Amino acid sequence: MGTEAGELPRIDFSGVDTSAPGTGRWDAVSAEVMDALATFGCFDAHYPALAPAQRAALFDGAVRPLFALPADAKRRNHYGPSKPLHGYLGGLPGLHAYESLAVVDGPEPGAVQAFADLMFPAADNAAFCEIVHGAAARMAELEWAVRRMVREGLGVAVDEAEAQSALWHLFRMSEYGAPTADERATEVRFRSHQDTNWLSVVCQHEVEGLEMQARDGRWVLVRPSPASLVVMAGNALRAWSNDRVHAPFHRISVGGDATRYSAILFSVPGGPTIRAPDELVDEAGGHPRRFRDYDYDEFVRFCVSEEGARHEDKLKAYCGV
Ligand SMILES: O=C(O)CCC(=O)C(=O)O
Ligand SMILES: [Fe+2]
Repeated sequence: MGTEAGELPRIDFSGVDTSAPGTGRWDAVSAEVMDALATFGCFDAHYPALAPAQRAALFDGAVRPLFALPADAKRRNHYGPSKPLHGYLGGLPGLHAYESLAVVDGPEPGAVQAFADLMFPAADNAAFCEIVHGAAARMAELEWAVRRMVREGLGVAVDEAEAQSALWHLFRMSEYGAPTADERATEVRFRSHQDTNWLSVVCQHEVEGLEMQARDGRWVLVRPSPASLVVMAGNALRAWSNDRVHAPFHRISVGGDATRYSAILFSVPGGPTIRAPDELVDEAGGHPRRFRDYDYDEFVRFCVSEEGARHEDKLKAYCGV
């Protein structure tokens, strides 16, 4: 199906203080967030707290220099065989002209420092750390606010300590090569998928490529803008919400002749089991339990297995009731 531009719900976060829930425009924005996540599963957030200059510094001062490093330097970013998707990805089958580098706990200064020391040993990497950590932290503030709005919107009591300890963040920076001479004018670089995690916050820089699928199957191209981020739900949030939140399919297509870069903050469940809280299960009210409890890591392994590859809706195939 063809791709159209500009139909994603847009939500203005400029009047939302992420450190003061319930104040200012919080409640009004919260209602828009719930509506967008229930219908589209995603929205375009106008979020000037990640300033356009800070975003430009992230891509020009950190992301581009990272990908310019030799492959063996980038391969130092790994977390061992049990965590194959946590570090450097490149040269993978089915992911032509795609590379990415990920920092576990990216919003924490120490994690970014350790990553910088690995990538640029014996260099002054203070500016790099400041830029990467600063951007990841601003994106994490938005993720935290949206996560809290969802819990409030669904009427599930917020236990902040529990909510924080149950999640961690992965900050992934990605590079997508423009189509080569022997490819078509537009190439899908990252095939259609749903994210497995809780929420994903995507920062596109100048070159478009992210396409979101609406419920009716149409593909919607999300034009990058210097003050907006795309927020989308993954299958863990979908399962936890007992299917009230939609986890949208999305893909990355490249055209033109410019390399595309993005930075994504994923919130990832830390505890093993994903289970919708009892408040969200209501047989009589038309909300019976839609998914069996499942182990997050086992589901991720299922998604990348041969069996998983056969199913479009992997969550339903894995643990649908
Ligand atoms: O690069 C992007 O804009 C998003 C990539 C993506 O969907 C992912 O890494 O899961
Ligand atoms: Fe994704």
